[in-house]
Amino acid sequence: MISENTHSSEKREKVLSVRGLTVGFGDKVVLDKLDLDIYRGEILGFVGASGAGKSVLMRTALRLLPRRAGTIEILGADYDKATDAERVMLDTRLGVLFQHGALFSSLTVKENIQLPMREYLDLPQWLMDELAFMKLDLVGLKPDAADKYPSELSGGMIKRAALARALSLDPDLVFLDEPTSGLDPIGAAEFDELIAQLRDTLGLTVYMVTHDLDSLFSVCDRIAVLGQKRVLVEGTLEDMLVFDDPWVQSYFRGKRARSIPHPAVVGKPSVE
Ligand SMILES: Nc1ncnc2c1ncn2[C@@H]1O[C@H](COP(=O)(O)OP(=O)(O)OP(=O)(O)O)[C@@H](O)[C@H]1O
Repeated sequence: MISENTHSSEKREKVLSVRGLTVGFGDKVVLDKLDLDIYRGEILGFVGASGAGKSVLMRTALRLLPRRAGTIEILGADYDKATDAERVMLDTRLGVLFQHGALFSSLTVKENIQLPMREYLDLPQWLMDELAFMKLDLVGLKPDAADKYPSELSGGMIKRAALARALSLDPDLVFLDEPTSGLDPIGAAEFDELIAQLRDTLGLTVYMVTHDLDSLFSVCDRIAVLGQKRVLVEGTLEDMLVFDDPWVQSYFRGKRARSIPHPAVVGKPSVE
């Protein structure tokens, strides 16, 4: 649901703030002086044409890709000015669910969830076990999933296990890269519901790259569109519907969008 307080976002705490971000590979510039803010407790849906650079932005924010210019602030702290110890702390504030789950196939679900704990914390095994079971419960998996290997899980269970791993260190912000891709419509709707529940109960902030209009319409508080190497437009679904750009218009007012009974879209003239 588009939240009512979206327009008062200026007063809210920025969990992630990106300014003037430029990223490229060889001669190709993928992102050019991009600005983006994500506010505490919101679910931001990030869309854009295939190859526009949505994953590149996510990976750069996670420091998995180098940038040519620009600043990235996590919880008000600039990565470039942080000490090594502060950077480690900032890294623990971010969780990520990669597109296909990216669980380690040779590790059980429990071991996958405990990986970040082993890397960043110094906890006894019994406590890591308790925490892993708590995370499983949080994402709606039964305790018996703990000792299963990824190959023994359904697609929906893999997404949930990967989400449990993303939540391993109780992050402030989770990046979800196309979390509902490959799920059937019921599984996708249940996953969306889970994300909204986690936002409500944990106060989680979510950056969700998605092509799934159902997700955008049902759980995202705000939408940002990546185009022309920057954030072309951001705001509510209503803002998207009136934004004068052919890609944005055909995406949000095309046939597929109109098949979803959202009050903002129903009754709008088609662009086709
Ligand atoms: N490591 C890399 N080396 C070279 N080029 C890359 C690298 N990663 C991404 N690119 C290029 O950057 C561009 C943006 O890719 P990205 O994966 O971010 O697109 P996307 O918007 O996430 O697309 P999709 O919706 O299809 O997943 C593409 O042209 C891609 O080929």
